[in-house]
Amino acid sequence: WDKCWEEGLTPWDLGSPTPVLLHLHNTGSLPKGRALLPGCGSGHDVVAIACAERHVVGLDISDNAIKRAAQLFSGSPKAEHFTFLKTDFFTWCPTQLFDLICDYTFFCAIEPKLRSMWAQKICDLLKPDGELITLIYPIDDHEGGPPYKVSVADYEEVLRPVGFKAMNIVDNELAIPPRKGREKLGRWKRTVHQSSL
Ligand SMILES: C[S@@+](CC[C@H](N)C(=O)[O-])C[C@H]1O[C@@H](n2cnc3c(N)ncnc32)[C@H](O)[C@@H]1O
Repeated sequence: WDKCWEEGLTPWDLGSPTPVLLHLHNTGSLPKGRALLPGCGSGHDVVAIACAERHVVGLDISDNAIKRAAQLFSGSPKAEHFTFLKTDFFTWCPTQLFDLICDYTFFCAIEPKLRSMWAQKICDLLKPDGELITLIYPIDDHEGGPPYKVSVADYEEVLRPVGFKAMNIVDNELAIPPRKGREKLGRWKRTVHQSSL
């Protein structure tokens, strides 16, 4: 990943915020408090949803991605409302939990065999009544990756055992044209707490 960022081989990078996340933020539809974006890349989404009521942590394993994010947004008027962190999502143990975790193009970027670990980590990082938002992409039939193909069932398979249920899954009408029809928005909450499973 770091080499991709170093060489500018980042075809996933929109260079601007993800429209549906911006829409959810602008319409007051996102939980306030502390939010986490794992695999945040150059950080546009982190800054887009940061505000006085919501501190957003963007983390990425790539030093070059985090340097780029910091460079792009160091002068942002919202600077006190977000933090960029170079770390591995799977081993990171913060002292405070999150009210919201947004996953966009991170689930599809990791090896499919790591998906159960991804779900367990989301569970560990989110407050019991916190919300997980997933942009489920790319929903298609291609082989290999990254990005690896995904389906709603792939998310359910790993999220259900750790107590999450989809509150809402809809087509993402605001997907950028090349991704339209291959992207859904999923909003998940924990219904059963892990300790009682
Ligand atoms: C496909 S990119 C998506 C970036 C961003 N979400 C976007 O939509 O532009 C996946 C990102 O995940 C990061 N990544 C991969 N494995 C990671 C890990 N274990 N922990 C944190 N970040 C990771 C990569 O460095 C890369 O920036």
